[in-house]
Amino acid sequence: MTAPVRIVDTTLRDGSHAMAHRFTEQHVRDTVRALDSAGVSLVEVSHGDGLGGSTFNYGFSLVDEAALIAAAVDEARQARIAVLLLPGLGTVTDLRAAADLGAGAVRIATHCTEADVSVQHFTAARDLGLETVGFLMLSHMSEPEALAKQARIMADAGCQCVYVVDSAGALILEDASDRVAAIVAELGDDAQVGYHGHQNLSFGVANSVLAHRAGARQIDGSLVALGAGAGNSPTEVLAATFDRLGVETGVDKDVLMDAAENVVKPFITRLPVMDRSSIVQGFGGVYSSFLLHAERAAERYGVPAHEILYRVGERRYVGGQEDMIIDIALELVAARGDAVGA
Ligand SMILES: C[C@H](O)CC(=O)C(=O)O
Ligand SMILES: [Mn+2]
Repeated sequence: MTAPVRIVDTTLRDGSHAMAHRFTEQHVRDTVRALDSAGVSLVEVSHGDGLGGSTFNYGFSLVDEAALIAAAVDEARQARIAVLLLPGLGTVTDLRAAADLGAGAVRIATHCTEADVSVQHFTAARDLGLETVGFLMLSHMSEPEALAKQARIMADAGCQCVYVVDSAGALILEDASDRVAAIVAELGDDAQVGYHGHQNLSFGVANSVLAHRAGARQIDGSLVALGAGAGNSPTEVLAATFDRLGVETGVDKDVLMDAAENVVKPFITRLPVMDRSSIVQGFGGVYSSFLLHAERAAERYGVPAHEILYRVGERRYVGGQEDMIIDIALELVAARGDAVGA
């Protein structure tokens, strides 16, 4: 018998990047109500960069995330509300505050080679009685065996499900499933494995199916793909695809399609799209949430966003290096000036 899969929705967290962190309480209430009635059991709500993410470097939120988390908890009948935390940006104090608001799960995200910075946060999360998930971001930057060793650090710290996170939408087919398989082999029954895809090269859903076949039991999606870069694997498409494959999800695909069409699409300010910049991100392995930062720098300094992103990929920048995007834009301006002056 085919193993079931849990579809986890991150519209209200990864989608925050695409919305320039401008979610309102009404967006959150309407979306959580719809996801909850569709049977989605875990719904993530936070600034795109997690608790404490509302800063100059990452972008300020329109509404304090505490108000958004409280609204989500208030609307959810069966769904558990998850928050994201990047150690160093979010703190254990932030985590306690989120738990006090009623969050029932935390997803702790580190760069794929830095799982050790999450240990203290997993310990605190377990002490608070939270469901725990680990995110190994920019997973394409590590080979499967190295990634599995990082997953082991998270699992030993109390993480119940370690995710292969394709932050750049760079993984293609076996790139994704080999990473999942390596972690499944490493963790055995100690923790589950999850998969979080981005659509920059259009592989979000296909990779998710292969990830499930390789043993992943939790798969992320966003309604209308609302997420960083070209967006995430659309939740409604994941539900329909797994249904067609005969894989039990416990969610109602028709309610999700309705939610995508009638709840989320009307408030989206910028539909996720596989345009030149986001394809460059997938091709070059660039963190998806850099897209809006690059577009802003492009506008401000009059240089193409895709050229900025090409250089970000060459330099292998990781999350937290958003400010370096400005440096690249300035270099491009200078190079253009040199060419004009030559
Ligand atoms: C903080 C990032 O947006 C987490 C994530 O969704 C990813 O790396 O992808
Ligand atoms: Mn993401």
